[in-house]
Amino acid sequence: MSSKHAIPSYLTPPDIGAWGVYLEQIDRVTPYLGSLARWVETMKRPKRILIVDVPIERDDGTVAHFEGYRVQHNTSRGPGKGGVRFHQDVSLSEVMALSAWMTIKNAAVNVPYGGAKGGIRVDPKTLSRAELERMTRRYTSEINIIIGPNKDIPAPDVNTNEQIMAWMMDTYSMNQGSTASGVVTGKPISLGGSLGRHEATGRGVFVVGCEAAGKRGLEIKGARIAVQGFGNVGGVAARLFAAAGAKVVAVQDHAATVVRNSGLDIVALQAYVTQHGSVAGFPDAEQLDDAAQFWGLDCDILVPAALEQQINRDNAAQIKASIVLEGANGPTTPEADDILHDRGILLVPDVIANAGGVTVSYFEWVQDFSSFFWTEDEINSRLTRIMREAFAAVWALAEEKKVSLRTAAFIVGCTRVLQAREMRGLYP
Ligand SMILES: NC(=O)C1=CN([C@@H]2O[C@H](COP(=O)(O)OP(=O)(O)OC[C@H]3O[C@@H](n4cnc5c(N)ncnc54)[C@H](OP(=O)(O)O)[C@@H]3O)[C@@H](O)[C@H]2O)C=CC1
Ligand SMILES: O=C(O)CCC(=O)C(=O)O
Repeated sequence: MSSKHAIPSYLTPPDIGAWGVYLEQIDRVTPYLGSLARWVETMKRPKRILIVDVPIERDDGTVAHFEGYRVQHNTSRGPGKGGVRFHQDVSLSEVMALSAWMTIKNAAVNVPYGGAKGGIRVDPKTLSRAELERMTRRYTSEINIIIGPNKDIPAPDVNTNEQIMAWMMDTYSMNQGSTASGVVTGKPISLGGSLGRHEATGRGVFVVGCEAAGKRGLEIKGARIAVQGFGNVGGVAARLFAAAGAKVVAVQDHAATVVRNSGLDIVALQAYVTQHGSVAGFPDAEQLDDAAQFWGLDCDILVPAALEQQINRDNAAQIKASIVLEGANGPTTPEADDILHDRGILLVPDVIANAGGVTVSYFEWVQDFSSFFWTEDEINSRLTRIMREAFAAVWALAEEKKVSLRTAAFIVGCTRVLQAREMRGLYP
């Protein structure tokens, strides 16, 4: 990614990474913002960045330090909202980009939040459970001053889950002196979590996948699906597609790619991963020697549901799918976006495709405030309605302006954010 953008002074060109991808996306949408374009610089600057040192005592008595971040990109439409990632490659640039995509996403599906994201640069697989708990609690205490049910509400992302959210909620509550369920979402049900949140992101991917397939005249029953990432998002999406009669022909995780032309048994694969930690060695499948071959596999729908910049100029031309559903945040680089677009591949962008998670997080937050909990059917039907409406609105705008679904989603999202910015005004 070139450094043609005016970048914040705390980033240097080699560090731009995902933030550069985001800036490129914002530049593409600026000509469609009319008079609101004068506010677009707002979208290019995170509102608040907190970098924290997270020291923990290891089980062997030594002390380890990890770098943690919480970035509040924008709060024009409400409190910050977005997940927390634990991964060895987490960087400030990445968390900035993820927080900015949250701003666009939350506005695109019209939930009343700004955008935020957090992370710790750590490989959690190298920590014991006790070390993981100490690190999570220390991180929460360090960011305590900027989070809260009305300020910024974290949630799960890569390598974080209900247990991590429970520790975060408990630590924040201890620091406050009273239980504050609404400080995080994606909690265990027993602590005020919402039914359906665990499956929500994958379910949203499935719902928009069905809408996109309908536009392309593709039957889900019998459709061939390839999924990168078999965690919360990819695992649930794969299970729902398989349950609807699709053939999930390939699944890739960090360690291996498993392929079965007649369709993998997803329930058996999930049980295998729970036991072995990876798809590697799953008996009823072939395993690819070269992970890069995954991108050229014969399929109708490709679901990148792992990390950023996975679809890039090196593999975009090989993709055989007619539909790409971005379960992950930022999985496609701008160059790859252009290649896919020129090849007539329909790409449903992250800020719509994976918005099911934050939508049910919103339901969870509302339920926590009212201490009144909805049924799973109520949650799933409201989620489905919101996802379908958001997809339809973005589709209609893309047709009207003759732009990609990503540009249309960014127009919807940026317009809502910048209208709020303009209405609130600047303190003179
Ligand atoms: N959780 C949520 O609610 C939401 C998540 N997202 C996005 O979805 C994506 C996945 O998140 P989530 O499912 O929660 O994360 P998880 O930690 O549950 O799962 C991540 C999956 O990606 C795999 N993976 C990691 N690195 C690679 C790699 N280099 N190649 C192939 N596979 C890899 C992991 O494999 P392994 O286990 O082998 O490491 C794992 O299967 C992220 O981009 C996240 O930001 C978006 C919206 C909401
Ligand atoms: O559920 C949430 O609040 C945020 C989920 C998230 O991090 C995302 O959508 O990328």
